[in-house]
Amino acid sequence: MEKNPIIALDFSTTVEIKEFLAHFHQEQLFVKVGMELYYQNGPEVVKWMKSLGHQIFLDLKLHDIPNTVERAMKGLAALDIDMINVHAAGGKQMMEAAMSGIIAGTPTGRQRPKLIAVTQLTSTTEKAMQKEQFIETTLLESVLNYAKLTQAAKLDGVVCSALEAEKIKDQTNDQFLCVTPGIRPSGEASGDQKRIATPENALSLGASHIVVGRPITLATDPVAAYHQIKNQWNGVK
Ligand SMILES: O=C(O)c1cc(=O)[nH]c(=O)n1[C@@H]1O[C@H](COP(=O)(O)O)[C@@H](O)[C@H]1O
Repeated sequence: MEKNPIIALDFSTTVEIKEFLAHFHQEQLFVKVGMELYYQNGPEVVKWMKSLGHQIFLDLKLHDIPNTVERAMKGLAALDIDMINVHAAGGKQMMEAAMSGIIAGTPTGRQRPKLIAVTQLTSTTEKAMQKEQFIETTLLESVLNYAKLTQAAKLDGVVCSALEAEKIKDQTNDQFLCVTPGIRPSGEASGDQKRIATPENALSLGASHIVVGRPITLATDPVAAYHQIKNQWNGVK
């Protein structure tokens, strides 16, 4: 089956979203609702997106004390979403609490959303990590450490750069999700992203999902950009 890239809907109004989605007619998509959209529009935007038949990754990157995260997750799990995330830096106990909240909040008969944890943001370089976070390992070691902690907390996988996916799969297991933003088709501006990969790289390195925002949302022809990335991600020549 063909895999859909996850489109990061980094817009702030439903008017912009409507305009963007109209290009795709009735095509079923996997979309990411992030902080910008959710903070302006709340749960209604998620419900609306779901009513259109799209799969949803709710990217709110929760990071707080375990009790707060558990209670927030319980509420969010009542929304019909497919994936949600936390920051692995919140620790194992926080991640376990997030999972408990999700299990408690998922309505009976509905599959719970996948829960994944952000390792090191794809906008972070090794140098910045060492200098600003006082982590004295390589960036890859830090990502692997967070991935193993996430696995120990029994989450479904991590958010990482595609560049780290192969090593993560080696050190966890094949089912462990590696959801990878920082995707840039060759020649595309990287912007604030630092650890980038092309869709083809992500495929060959074993990423399970790719997240793509600006290369699609800012394209002159978003549908053409989406399908080109989708083909590359599915190994279609
Ligand atoms: O959790 C995320 O989705 C995320 C984690 C990360 O490490 N890096 C990252 O870029 N993201 C998100 O992925 C999207 C990438 O967007 P573009 O850089 O425009 O393709 C943005 O919505 C980010 O919030």
